Amino acid sequence: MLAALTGEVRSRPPFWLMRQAGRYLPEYRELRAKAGSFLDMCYNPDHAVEVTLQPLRRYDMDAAILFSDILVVPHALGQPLAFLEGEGPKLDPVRSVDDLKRLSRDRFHERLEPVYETVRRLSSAIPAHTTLIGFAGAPWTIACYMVEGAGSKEYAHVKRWAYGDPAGFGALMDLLVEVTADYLCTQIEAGAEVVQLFDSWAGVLPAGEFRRWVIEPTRRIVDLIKARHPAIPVIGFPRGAGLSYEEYVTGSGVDAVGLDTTVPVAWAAGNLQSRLPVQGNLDPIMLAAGGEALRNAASEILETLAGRPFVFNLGHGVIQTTPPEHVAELARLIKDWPNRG
Ligand SMILES: Cc1c2[nH]c(c1CCC(=O)O)Cc1[nH]c(c(CCC(=O)O)c1C)Cc1[nH]c(c(CCC(=O)O)c1C)Cc1[nH]c(c(C)c1CCC(=O)O)C2
Repeated sequence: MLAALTGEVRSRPPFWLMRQAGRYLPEYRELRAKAGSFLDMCYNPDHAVEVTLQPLRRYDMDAAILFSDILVVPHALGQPLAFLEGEGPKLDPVRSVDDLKRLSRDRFHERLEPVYETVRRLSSAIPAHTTLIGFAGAPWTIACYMVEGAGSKEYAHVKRWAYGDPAGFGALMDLLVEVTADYLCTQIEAGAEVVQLFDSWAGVLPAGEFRRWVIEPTRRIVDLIKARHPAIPVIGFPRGAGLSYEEYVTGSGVDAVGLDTTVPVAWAAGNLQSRLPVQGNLDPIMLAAGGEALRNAASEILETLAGRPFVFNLGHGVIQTTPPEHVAELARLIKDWPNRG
């Protein structure tokens, strides 16, 4: 994984899967039923370590991703957060400069200490050949949840604030840039070897706003991380960026880029992979569907991207209804690459 991210090509590419830990695994559901809420699990290092290790035991991925959630950052800033069963996350929305007064950095690291403890334990608990990935949400995506107070179809509140009062919204984004860089650096100091920035809602912005609220904040975070940890690779995942992927790759400073499911791999090979390692982008529903379609789709990605620096992954997270055997088949296919059949 580290070799691929620094530009090396080996006989087969490394792989891991976004949301490789989670509800598609019976052992996850069993622990989750005992542990209480999802957030309790994130803040309990015993549980978070165990859940991180579960997919590695089955599939021996080349990387482990810290088990946590992107929304622990607003939570640690003092914004109330709950995950309601079947409804996703709910936060008390912040929608004005006045609302920002309810946030505070004072207890930020103290509240995130269980996450750092999980990373410290994982760095000795995972196998030596497995790379430990830390992560955070990128500022735009975190702001989406903080301002909407939940997932959304239109993102109208956050966009209206960003477009209508860029200085006020910029104050929230500045805060998120600083705490996110600091959070990722502390994960690195605890043992994370790579960090990924999830910008799940990057794709809802027009190009100029994308530059301002996706590329620029990402660039500032990368600069802050590089000042403290120049050798740690940063993967950016601007989901849905479309044609703006190119500008993201040249302008954000990330070391590698995650491709969402809709990016044509031949286009990515010519326009992005010529500049930096790429990661992706099997459709998670293809993994859930399985069979011939899965084998063909995975093979096409490998044939197109595996000859240059590449990390195999999905184009978004594993979905809950994915049969675990399909993940086993995919893992075999990648590990046997390029000697199929
Ligand atoms: C947007 C976002 C979130 N969280 C995350 C993102 C960015 C990636 C993406 O776009 O999916 C990132 C995330 N969430 C989780 C991880 C753990 C590491 C991994 O295995 O990838 C990571 C990296 C665990 C999780 N995060 C969540 C679960 C399910 C919790 C449970 O009920 O057990 C897990 C395993 C919950 C979550 N967390 C979030 C939502 C919208 C939801 C609810 C949706 C759902 O119920 O599936 C916010």
